Amino acid sequence: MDEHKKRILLSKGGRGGKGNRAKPRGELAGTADKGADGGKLTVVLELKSVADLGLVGLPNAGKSTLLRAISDARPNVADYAFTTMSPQLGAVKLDGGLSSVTVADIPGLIKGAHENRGLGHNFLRHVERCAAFLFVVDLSSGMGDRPGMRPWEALKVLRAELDAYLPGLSNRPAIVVGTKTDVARTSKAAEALRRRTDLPVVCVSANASEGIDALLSATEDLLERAKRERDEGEARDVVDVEL
Ligand SMILES: Nc1nc2c(ncn2[C@@H]2O[C@H](COP(=O)(O)OP(=O)(O)OP(=O)(O)O)[C@@H](O)[C@H]2O)c(=O)[nH]1
Ligand SMILES: [Mg+2]
Repeated sequence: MDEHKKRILLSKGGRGGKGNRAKPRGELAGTADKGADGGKLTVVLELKSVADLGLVGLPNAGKSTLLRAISDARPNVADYAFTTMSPQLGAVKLDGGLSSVTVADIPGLIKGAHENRGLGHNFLRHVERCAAFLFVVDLSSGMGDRPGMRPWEALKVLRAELDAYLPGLSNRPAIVVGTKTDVARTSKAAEALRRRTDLPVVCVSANASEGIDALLSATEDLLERAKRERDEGEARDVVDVEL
């Protein structure tokens, strides 16, 4: 069900019975035919949020803080993994306020999420519905003697998990957002990250409000690219059908 007010028949009712009025004259009243039983079915409906953009990152990468900085949404932020337990949606204004897109803050993913580790499938099924991604990586993680995975290693894990869940999923239009540029020595990490990926990289500090405008403008380009790719895909489908 992907449209408002869409109706789908899941189980058919049984053939209707015949009442007195359908009986030939002379037959006794009260001998109505019973109808047939209707179909029986147990259905589990699962809601997948639909967003233009998904924030995909390891726990603690700064996704919720970023969503707070770019939208009116107020997801919780805390210094521990899995603060966000269910997807949060925010409306982000683009084009100087002329258009608005929906961004989903998705629970942090860890290695093995496709096998349902961490919050696993719980979050991956929401990712599936996003037209484009912001891969959110913590620039302060794993650098020098800091604990955690380095940003480009995190990016690799994120992409691998998406593809293990649904092959090709990580090839959707995306940009990488390096977070926490206010932390000391993150510019080195940003440089190294840029060298190690072909995706566009934008570095921000949600806390210090740095790089947010550049991120919004890169996001506009990203969504345009996603739309173009989708239109081209649809045009290709039509050609395939005509052939
Ligand atoms: N210094 C600094 N810290 C930040 C920044 N953005 C986020 N943080 C901190 O990083 C921690 C995690 O932030 P969250 O926004 O909750 O991270 P998340 O990716 O949503 O985490 P999960 O919901 O657990 O997946 C919090 O302690 C934030 O205050 C930033 O720009 N600069
Ligand atoms: Mg969060």
